[in-house]
Amino acid sequence: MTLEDLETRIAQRAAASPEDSYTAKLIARGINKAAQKLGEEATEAVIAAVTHDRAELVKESADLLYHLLVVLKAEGVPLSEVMAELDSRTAQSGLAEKAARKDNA
Ligand SMILES: N=c1c2ncn([C@@H]3O[C@H](COP(=O)(O)OP(=O)(O)OP(=O)(O)O)[C@@H](O)[C@H]3O)c2ncn1[C@@H]1O[C@H](COP(=O)(O)O)[C@@H](O)[C@H]1O
Repeated sequence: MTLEDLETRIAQRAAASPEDSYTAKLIARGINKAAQKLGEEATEAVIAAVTHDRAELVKESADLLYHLLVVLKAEGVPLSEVMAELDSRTAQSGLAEKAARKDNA
């Protein structure tokens, strides 16, 4: 399973009935709820990392990626746009990219 596969699955399930699909239910509840879930999953991944709970970190990371893709779907942002942003950063180091962002702020 790639992130692109999961993005496709989320797009398919978003069109299903909220009674049959967690994805459709989440999207029907609106962007605030979907974004809240994304924040909760991020926090749970952080807790797993700082407590060195490897098994939990794997599970929470899966939840986090799923909820990020649901939020991107809800906001009409294709994963390819995020990947293109990452691609554009490969030409420079992370430190140079951070400095460029500060200059532009
Ligand atoms: N990867 C996931 C995935 N990861 C996490 N989750 C759901 O995210 C929820 C997170 O757990 P929580 O305990 O925080 O949430 P909850 O209390 O059940 O829900 P809330 O009332 O807080 O929203 C769980 O219900 C998980 O089932 C996911 N639900 C779906 N997928 C993928 O999406 C596909 C389509 O799923 P449906 O839309 O349900 O058909 C699935 O086949 C999977 O590939």
